[in-house]
Amino acid sequence: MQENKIIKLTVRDVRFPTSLEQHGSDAMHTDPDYSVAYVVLETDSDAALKGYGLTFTVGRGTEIVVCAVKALSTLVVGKTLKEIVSDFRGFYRLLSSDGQMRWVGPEKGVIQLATAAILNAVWDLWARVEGKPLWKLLVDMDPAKLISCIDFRYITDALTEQEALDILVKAKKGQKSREEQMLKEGYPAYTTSCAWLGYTDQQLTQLCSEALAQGWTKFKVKVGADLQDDIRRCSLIRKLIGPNNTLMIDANQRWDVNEAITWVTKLAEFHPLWIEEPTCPDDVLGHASISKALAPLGIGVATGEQCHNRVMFKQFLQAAALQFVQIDSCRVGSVNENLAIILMAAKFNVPVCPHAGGVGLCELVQHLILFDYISVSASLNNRMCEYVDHLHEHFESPTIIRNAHYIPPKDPGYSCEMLEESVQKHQYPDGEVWRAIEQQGKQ
Ligand SMILES: C[C@H](O)[C@@H](O)[C@@H](O)[C@H](O)C(=O)O
Ligand SMILES: [Mg+2]
Repeated sequence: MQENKIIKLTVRDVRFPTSLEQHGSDAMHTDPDYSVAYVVLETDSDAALKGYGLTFTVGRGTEIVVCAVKALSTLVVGKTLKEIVSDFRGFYRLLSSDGQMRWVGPEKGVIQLATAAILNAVWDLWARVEGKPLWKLLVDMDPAKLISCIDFRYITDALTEQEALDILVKAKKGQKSREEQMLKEGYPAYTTSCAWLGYTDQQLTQLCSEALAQGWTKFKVKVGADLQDDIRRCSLIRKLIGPNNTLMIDANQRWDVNEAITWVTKLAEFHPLWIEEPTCPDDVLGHASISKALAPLGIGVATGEQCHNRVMFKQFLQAAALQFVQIDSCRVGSVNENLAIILMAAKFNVPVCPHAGGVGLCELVQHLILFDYISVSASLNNRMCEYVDHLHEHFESPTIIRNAHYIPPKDPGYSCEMLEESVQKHQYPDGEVWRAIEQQGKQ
């Protein structure tokens, strides 16, 4: 491998005014403007190779993530890709455990989002150098090498390196045929695009009917602000999709623990498969109580989009506090930490159903769930990946959905390179889209 020295890191604040039409709205995030801190790593390679990475935010505050990326950039610029990937665990630690910067974390909040953006760009660069889409780089990688990318600190009481290795080695059986199956059929997806909280019943009906016609069979509805509204909306969507299609509900952390149990019990007649983020994302024992109370109703608990590191996931799994693990490609420490979470989920036999949507999350996480199926879980039982139909047109290699399945990406990299024109137009606050919005506000 060429050395590929990283000689420059740039990071930009890119925002899309999705709140104008209530796309992405939920019981806690009523006006999200889907945004990213967008990182580009430049190298000294002959081919002028670059690595692209991002982390997702919902508008205000993205400038803080940009600042954190700049603070971490000193740890990356000057390193070669070769030295990073020859000791990826060490590099992960360098970033996540810097003796001074860890004080503003550790491994949580803004600094963790910034870590994700940078490491996503490093993984993108690595996959490009190897000429493979990221999922294929992972699937083809020797299990021992994969394990060497993971920081096992704080999780060995739940999963040892040896156990992780055993899981990967065992799943080698049948890998080839699962890869072929994915290339042919794709990975099953569900849609959240029909029922954002701010959408009217009329919009919900129209979007849901269109989705059914396109072959979607699994639907997620936002709940949690008003019980009567939730009953009306869930009843409407259940009627539209019929008894055999799958319904999930998502409260985005709106309730206290007992309130969650009472509220969801009142929605049980609509047979949701799961309630997502019923309460505070840090409340492991609260989620365990909710899981226990709802189990007799056949409703599981799903969480993860704001679960900030592997240690949180470890506790959720140990406490049987979740029945669906929602990994997120931009919340935790990139592929390195998601590998740890995927392997812990396999050990505890809990299905991984990734969180996606936003801007870029579908593009990224599809790689991880393909790896999970082909190289770890070997199962599609109770598993599906979220899909949201917004903003894909801003990417060089947008997701491909066929018959409600993610079709494996073929382009080398991690699919997060954005169109330069889109980045420039949406850069905050100076891009033309934001200047026009500011002008309208002044009129
Ligand atoms: C603010 C965002 O759109 C969230 O509502 C979204 O990530 C959501 O929780 C989801 O599960 O897709
Ligand atoms: Mg959610």
